Amino acid sequence: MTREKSEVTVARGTGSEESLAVVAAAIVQRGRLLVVSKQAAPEIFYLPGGKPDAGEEPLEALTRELDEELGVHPLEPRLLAHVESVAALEGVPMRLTLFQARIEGLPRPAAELAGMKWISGHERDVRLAPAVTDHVLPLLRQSGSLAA
Ligand SMILES: Nc1nc2c([nH]c(=O)n2[C@H]2C[C@H](O)[C@@H](COP(=O)(O)OP(=O)(O)OP(=O)(O)O)O2)c(=O)[nH]1
Repeated sequence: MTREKSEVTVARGTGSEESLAVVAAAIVQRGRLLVVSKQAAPEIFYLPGGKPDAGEEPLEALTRELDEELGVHPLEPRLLAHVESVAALEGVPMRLTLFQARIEGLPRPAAELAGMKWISGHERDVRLAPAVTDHVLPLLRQSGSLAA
């Protein structure tokens, strides 16, 4: 969404470094994880979500982003992890608040999205954000959520 840079929420990491706050949802159906790419970088796929607006709670931000990007509503969202990684687009340190959720409705990509895929994580031709490869997929595999 469009907003001034100054409104983007910046979280304090464990060190002195500031990191970009991002909230996202791991949505798994039939062993496959939903990933999207933005028009800004159509070849990089990651979880639906985004940066909270100023004063927005993580779950509030997630609900707004899922509606804006896919026209869906999260059901029974639960906090899965806080992940420290590098933001795929900005290339700066990022703190990802990761929820797992089911969704109500069929996801329909909005104009800001370039692509949407359901992946097992084994695809060789899909470029994923580092946070997804290094943290999200291992967490989901550990819990047996993804297809082998
Ligand atoms: N939503 C999301 N963003 C991620 C993930 N992994 C990852 O590196 N990022 C990065 C990509 C971007 O650098 C940043 C989030 O940007 P975004 O473009 O999704 O956020 P937004 O919808 O609020 O975008 P905007 O207002 O800046 O247009 O975090 C992920 O799994 N989900």
